[in-house]
Amino acid sequence: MAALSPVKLSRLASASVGLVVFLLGITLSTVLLLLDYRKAHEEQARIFFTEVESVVEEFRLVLSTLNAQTTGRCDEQTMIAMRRELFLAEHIKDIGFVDNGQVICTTGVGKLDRHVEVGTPDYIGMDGLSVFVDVPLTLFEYQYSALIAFSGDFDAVFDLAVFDLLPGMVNDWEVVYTRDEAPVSVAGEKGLYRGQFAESGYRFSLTSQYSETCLPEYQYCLGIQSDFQSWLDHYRTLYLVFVILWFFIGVLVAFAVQKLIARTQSIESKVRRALRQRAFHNLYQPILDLKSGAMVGCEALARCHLSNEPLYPDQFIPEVARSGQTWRFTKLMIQQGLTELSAETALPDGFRVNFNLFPADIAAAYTRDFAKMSTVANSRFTLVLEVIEDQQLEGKQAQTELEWLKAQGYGVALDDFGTGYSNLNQIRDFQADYLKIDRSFIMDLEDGSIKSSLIPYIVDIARQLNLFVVAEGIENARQWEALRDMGVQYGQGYYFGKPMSAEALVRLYSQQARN
Ligand SMILES: Nc1nc2c(ncn2[C@@H]2O[C@@H]3COP(=O)(O)O[C@H]4[C@@H](O)[C@H](n5cnc6c(=O)[nH]c(N)nc65)O[C@@H]4COP(=O)(O)O[C@H]3[C@H]2O)c(=O)[nH]1
Repeated sequence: MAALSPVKLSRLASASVGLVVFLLGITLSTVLLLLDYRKAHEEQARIFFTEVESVVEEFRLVLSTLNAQTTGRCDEQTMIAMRRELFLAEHIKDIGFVDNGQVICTTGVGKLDRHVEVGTPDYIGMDGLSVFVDVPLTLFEYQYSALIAFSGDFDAVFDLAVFDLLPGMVNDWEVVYTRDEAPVSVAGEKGLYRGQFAESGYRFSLTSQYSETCLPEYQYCLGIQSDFQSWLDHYRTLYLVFVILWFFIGVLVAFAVQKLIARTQSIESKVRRALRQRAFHNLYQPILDLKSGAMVGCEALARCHLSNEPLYPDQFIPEVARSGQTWRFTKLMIQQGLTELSAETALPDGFRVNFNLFPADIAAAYTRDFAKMSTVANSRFTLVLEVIEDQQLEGKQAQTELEWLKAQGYGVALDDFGTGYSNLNQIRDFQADYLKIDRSFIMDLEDGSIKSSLIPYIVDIARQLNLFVVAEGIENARQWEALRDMGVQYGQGYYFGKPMSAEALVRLYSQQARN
């Protein structure tokens, strides 16, 4: 499979991060909505349960209060007591007086013309109440399904339809009495209660959307089935908003990641990283005496080994200059270069090693630091410092610094001579030791280009100023011979060797020394 380009890779990475954010967002929203659903169900169960509890409590209280005051007859006093309790009750719909297993009078109708047989209860609760469930009753024209509880001389009637009016989601529910083995359905949807969780407290299952809870002291339990679909319908719009929102957040994150990757991949940030990680090393290009063909020295040229992607000097050198870390960088290169070359015993004492300096560092007098570096102080090589022609070197301070460097015994070479800012006065003021003719003069030498025709004049000026001339970029034997014949003393170029490792340089040097 063909390797993906860095641009495609960064797009893929940012799209993946965006997708992950989108999916995580959707998952989070789903979880939040499910938690909300669960909360809504629990709230529903709580309302039902409180209602059931207060109904049971009310039955117990009303019947015990009336039984405590009974006259044993359905007289005026009994009727007043019954009506007062009915008035105060919240859930009870009717109260009856019972004599000899027959209902004699009720709060709704008064004395009954036809007494009603009480019959056998569906169950007798723990609180002693005899309970009849799902009894069809008619009060005036209103027909309803009732729950009737008996105790002593009284019964109380509760309209089960009240439960249906409770607020909340569309639910099925069932209240059961669970004293005996088989639970007796008291109200609600028959058979809904499962008895799964029994008395272990409130339990809710998200998968079945069912919950159970019990009132242990009265043996009543409640099962609630909520409706996931109706809840989903309720949240559909909100959910859609979440999906759109997270989609946009995902896209934004993808863009942000792409920008971040682009920034970390920029030359600026790579150079900053390389400086932090000291990810620079030197390669060395041989410098030859053009007459004898002997290697007399080398130029140290910086390379970056930060990543697999190569970063070339024409990319990182301007960036180092922009970053203001030029002196830190130069010290790093000199330190690394001299440490490496010093270990090569095959190289003779006095071997010339050229390092490139930034004009700004000379102008700012950072070079005073140079002699203090232990690798420099203890070096057995002749160090030559290359500087390009630059306006910054015209000032008094820069001149003083260059003189100081020369006074310390370091050679000074004027690099890339003939390009950009050229000023013959500067060469004089500079009092450099070497003048390096830029590669662009050498390139078309064989074709007799105008630029190359200037070389003899440059050599002449250099001779008058006592400067050695070094030709850069010699790529073939004809250029070598022509330059030598013009009086150029030194040269470097691919013809003699491309920038190479210290070992390769030493190998080349030893090979030449043998021949
Ligand atoms: N086509 C061709 N090219 C040749 C030939 N011979 C040498 N070169 C290239 O010409 C450049 C010579 O270095 P420079 O003029 O000092 O120019 C250097 C120098 O100005 C700067 N530089 C490199 N290393 C450092 C450093 O450590 N410090 C500073 N301040 N500048 C550096 O970057 C420039 C470019 O360096 P490089 O890419 O290494 O490019 C090197 C070298 O590889 C040849 O025969 N043909």
